Amino acid sequence: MKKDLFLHNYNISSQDRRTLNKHNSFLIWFTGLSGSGKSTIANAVENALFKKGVKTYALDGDNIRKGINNDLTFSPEDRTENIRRIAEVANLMVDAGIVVLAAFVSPYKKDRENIKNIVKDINFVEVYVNTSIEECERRDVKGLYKKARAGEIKNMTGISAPYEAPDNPQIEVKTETENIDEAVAKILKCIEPKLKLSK
Ligand SMILES: Nc1ncnc2c1ncn2[C@@H]1O[C@H](COP(=O)(O)OS(=O)(=O)O)[C@@H](OP(=O)(O)O)[C@H]1O
Ligand SMILES: Nc1ncnc2c1ncn2[C@@H]1O[C@H](COP(=O)(O)OP(=O)(O)O)[C@@H](O)[C@H]1O
Repeated sequence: MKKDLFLHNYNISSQDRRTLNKHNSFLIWFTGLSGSGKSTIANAVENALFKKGVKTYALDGDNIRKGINNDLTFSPEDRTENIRRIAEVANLMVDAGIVVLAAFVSPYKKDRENIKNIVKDINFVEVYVNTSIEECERRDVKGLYKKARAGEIKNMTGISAPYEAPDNPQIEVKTETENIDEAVAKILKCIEPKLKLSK
């Protein structure tokens, strides 16, 4: 559909806001099964960045689905729309000069590819939180796997809906062999150079 849209040019650029904040802005995207450790690790990374004076914001599955995306289910189509909207929101925040941490199951490769189109490759860091379905089910933080096994939840990722693991993530964390501190250190090491403003 053709729309009559006219973008107004504002004087303050994304680069101006980054300069004011004294750091670059980008999106750190955590993908993995429910219970894999996305929120725990994103939270710990945000704490570490906040202590360094970095302006951050965390977007998380349950919060977003209670608000802006409360009309969406877990069907494949709705998951695609969920990720698209989150990527658009994250893109605005990156433009605002913020380091955004997003923790979503995001099980489809094509949807994660689309995030890169929205925020641009250079602003996107993919973190694969790799935890086996057996371990996630053992943790069962929210009791969802038990419900899925009992047939009370449909389309449960890893049980009755697919999870397509990334082929080439910038960062992979294996939570069954790496503890939270090790995961945070690995992520910080990768993103620290990205925080520096380009001259
Ligand atoms: N069917 C099904 N499959 C997966 N997850 C489910 C499901 N039903 C509810 N939940 C809860 O919703 C959280 C995942 O939401 P997301 O927005 O991250 O999902 S997705 O990216 O659109 O696939 C997920 O949060 P996390 O456990 O933090 O991953 C669950 O708490
Ligand atoms: N190395 C680890 N990294 C992250 N979480 C871990 C690790 N080891 C155990 N856990 C536990 O696994 C659970 C992960 O839950 P959560 O962060 O909510 O996952 P998700 O956001 O992917 O659904 C937490 O209870 C956390 O304490």
